[in-house]
Amino acid sequence: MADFDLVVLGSGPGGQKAAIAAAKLGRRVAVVEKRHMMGGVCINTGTIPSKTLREAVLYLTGLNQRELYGASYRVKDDITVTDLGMRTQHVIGREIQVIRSQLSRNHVSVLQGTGRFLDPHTIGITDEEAMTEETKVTADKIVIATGTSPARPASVEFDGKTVIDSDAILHLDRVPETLVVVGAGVIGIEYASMFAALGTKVTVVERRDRMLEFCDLEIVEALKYHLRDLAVTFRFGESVAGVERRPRGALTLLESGKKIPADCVMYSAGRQGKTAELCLDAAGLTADDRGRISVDSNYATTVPHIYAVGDVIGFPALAATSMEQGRLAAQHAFGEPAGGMHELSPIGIYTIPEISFVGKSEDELTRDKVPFEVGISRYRELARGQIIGDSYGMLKLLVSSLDRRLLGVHVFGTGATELLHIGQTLMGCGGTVDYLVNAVFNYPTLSESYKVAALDAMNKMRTVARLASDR
Ligand SMILES: Cc1cc2nc3c(=O)[nH]c(=O)nc-3n(C[C@H](O)[C@H](O)[C@H](O)COP(=O)(O)OP(=O)(O)OC[C@H]3O[C@@H](n4cnc5c(N)ncnc54)[C@H](O)[C@@H]3O)c2cc1C
Ligand SMILES: NC(=O)c1ccc[n+]([C@@H]2O[C@H](COP(=O)([O-])OP(=O)(O)OC[C@H]3O[C@@H](n4cnc5c(N)ncnc54)[C@H](O)[C@@H]3O)[C@@H](O)[C@H]2O)c1
Repeated sequence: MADFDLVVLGSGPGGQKAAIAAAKLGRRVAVVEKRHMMGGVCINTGTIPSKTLREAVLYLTGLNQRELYGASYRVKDDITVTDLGMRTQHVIGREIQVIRSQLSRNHVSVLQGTGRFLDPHTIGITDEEAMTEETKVTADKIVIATGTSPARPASVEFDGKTVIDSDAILHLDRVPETLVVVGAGVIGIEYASMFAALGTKVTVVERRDRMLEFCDLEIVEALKYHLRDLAVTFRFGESVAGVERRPRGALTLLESGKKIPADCVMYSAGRQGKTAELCLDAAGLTADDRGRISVDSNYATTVPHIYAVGDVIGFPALAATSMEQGRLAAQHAFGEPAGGMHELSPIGIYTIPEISFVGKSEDELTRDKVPFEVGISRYRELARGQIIGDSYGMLKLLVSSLDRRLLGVHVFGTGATELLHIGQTLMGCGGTVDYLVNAVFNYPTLSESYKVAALDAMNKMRTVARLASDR
């Protein structure tokens, strides 16, 4: 008999949920993780620290209150990295406790160290910090949930201070006056907006012609306007050729010949799957050149008892989807029926202001020749918008002109990532815009924006219907 029914490599969102799902099915489960990384990238270097930092920035700068109390409003004048780090460390500590407690009350063993395959059913574990010999465990099923780390171009010398990646940005010794962000993916833009809010002069360099190309264009334009207002400079269609470290900062050299001086340069130009240490060949597996493992629709690899979930399998690489992949993989591994991943996956981008959407964009519907009507609600016309001082927020509904179902919801502004779930639920239940037209919402709320946008869409559809019926 194997030591465990399931061994999970990695304790990030995917690994945790795989472990707990299997434990709930009465299986003997172990999770392998390095001592200092319980909770994964999500808790230690990624989602949670970045979202907590954002909250600290919003609170201390008083940015969201300035519309009401004036442009000079601040909670604290000189915001230091200690002010920012305190909140982040507090939340990380609490979250690690929550995860440890959940694993322990579900009788999941935590094996400290780095795991690697010795054969398809045996994992070797080395605890570098305890400097003990490699131990071995066997398992019937294995889930790889080892995530990613920031991709570092070989030509760039990272020093953790002047030239950094998104892990090191959490450990800066001061808030830089100037910052270059290389790569306008989600990580780059979220940090660009946080530092801009702190007063740092940020330049974003992005190889592509636009940013966040999977988002609604109108909303990305609104975000760019806001970031430019916070002194962010965008260099789209430009690539970084190299970075020169100097005693008082760094020069970022662009392929076009431009040189951008800054106190600090942060690379957020993609991530690399953490598979190099896994000795995948011992299990009969391979990874692609970005360290990613391919899986089928049940998250099984080409070796049927080995599954892979989370960032290590690539797109969409979100904490939210990783958790669900972990749960589904464990259900499948132990023959428990489970639906597939729901097709309606929301996206939340925690820029300042935040963005969230679900379903189709206007561009996608137009490309696919699906007729739709747009209903818009602007926060400045909602009483709650006035009360909280958000004059820029908006909610946009895309409604099918054929059967009035919701096809997409796009939100920009305060609470976007929370508000979105009302639309997601309605879409998931196949609801139409009529539900929102007829529903009564609490007043004054931002949720009321659904009713306002629904009425807008309905009015437009009625105008089309009236004109069409004119003889
Ligand atoms: C800056 C940043 C901000 C983000 N913000 C968001 C957000 O707002 N919302 C969102 O949904 N997602 C966000 N993400 C993405 C999210 O963090 C990831 O999608 C999620 O953490 C992936 O989960 P995972 O299960 O793949 O494991 P990860 O969280 O990547 O953790 C993998 C774990 O595996 C461990 N490991 C690696 N190799 C081994 C080995 N050989 N043996 C044992 N253990 C090993 C690692 O130590 C690590 O702890 C963000 C990411 C970053 C970097
Ligand atoms: N709120 C969220 O859900 C959230 C937040 C942060 C991260 N994430 C996840 O983390 C993952 C990684 O994010 P990311 O932003 O690092 O990667 P990414 O791959 O999304 O973006 C990297 C960007 O860098 C650009 N780039 C690469 N090399 C360049 C160069 N030399 N010069 C200029 N531009 C260059 C690329 O064109 C690309 O747009 C994403 O898949 C995302 O889903 C999610």
